[in-house]
Amino acid sequence: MSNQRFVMKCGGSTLAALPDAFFEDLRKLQASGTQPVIVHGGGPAINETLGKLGIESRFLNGLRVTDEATLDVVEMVLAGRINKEIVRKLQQNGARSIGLSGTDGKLIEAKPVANAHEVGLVGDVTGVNASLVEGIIELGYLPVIAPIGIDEAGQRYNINADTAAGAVASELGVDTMIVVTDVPGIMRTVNGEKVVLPRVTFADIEEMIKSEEIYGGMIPKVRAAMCCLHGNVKEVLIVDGSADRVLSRAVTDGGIGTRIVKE
Ligand SMILES: Nc1ncnc2c1ncn2[C@@H]1O[C@H](COP(=O)(O)OP(=O)(O)O)[C@@H](O)[C@H]1O
Ligand SMILES: CC(=O)N[C@@H](CCC(=O)OP(=O)(O)O)C(=O)O
Repeated sequence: MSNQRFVMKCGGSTLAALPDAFFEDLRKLQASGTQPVIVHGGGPAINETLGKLGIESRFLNGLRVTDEATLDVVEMVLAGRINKEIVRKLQQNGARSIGLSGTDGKLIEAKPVANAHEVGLVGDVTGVNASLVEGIIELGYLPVIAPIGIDEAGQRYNINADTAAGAVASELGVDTMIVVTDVPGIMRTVNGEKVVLPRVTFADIEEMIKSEEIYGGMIPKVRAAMCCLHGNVKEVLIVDGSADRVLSRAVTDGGIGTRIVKE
């Protein structure tokens, strides 16, 4: 990895499975002068809490249909529970960290998505307060960001965590975004066997979305990856959070998971 700062998206699918070694690696990276920034999801935990409250979870093209009552739960689970769990884990493993929601310091500014009439209070990112994130890093803390956005009028929005991470990566001007999830990379069936693709291009992605070999939660990841690779981000890696020493391997040689490249 050529630049000392990177953005890492931790998916809700894998958060509970992340071993202590994962957080230890973050401490080591922080101690060696590397500057990780975490943006996290928490879809399964939101579903669980909504279920307990008798609220049905509905998705349209991977985006949660979000009304005010749902958004209360999304914010409570992401900015309250999950964000603080990650901060605690980091601290237990010796990393200094601060958790924020995208509404704090207008970290993530947002506007309604184009199909807001269908999905409700879901946002697209219009701006990222990069100087706030940089200030936290300069103080020696690892920022942990929950993907809630805010607009000029103070309205909150639910933002897909892959989308939010891609926007933060672009705005911070990092070289690398690492997407940590529950599969070892982008997979495809070859001769009846599932294999992990070490490298995929934009053209491969479009073809695999069309053929439905990329579906569901992988779609926002590849879309966010393509979006930030169109800007200054140089590489996006998709890796499995439960793999042994996944972070040190991703950061040192990148020889793990799937690397997304333009061509
Ligand atoms: N081609 C693919 N290769 C690997 N996983 C895929 C692919 N297409 C879709 N997926 C799905 O994407 C999921 C990861 O997305 P998601 O469940 O939203 O995770 P996260 O919470 O980490 O964002 C995988 O568990 C898998 O079911
Ligand atoms: C708009 C939208 O769908 N927001 C997501 C935010 C959390 C998320 O993206 O979590 P994962 O990364 O674990 O999927 C949601 O409500 O589930």
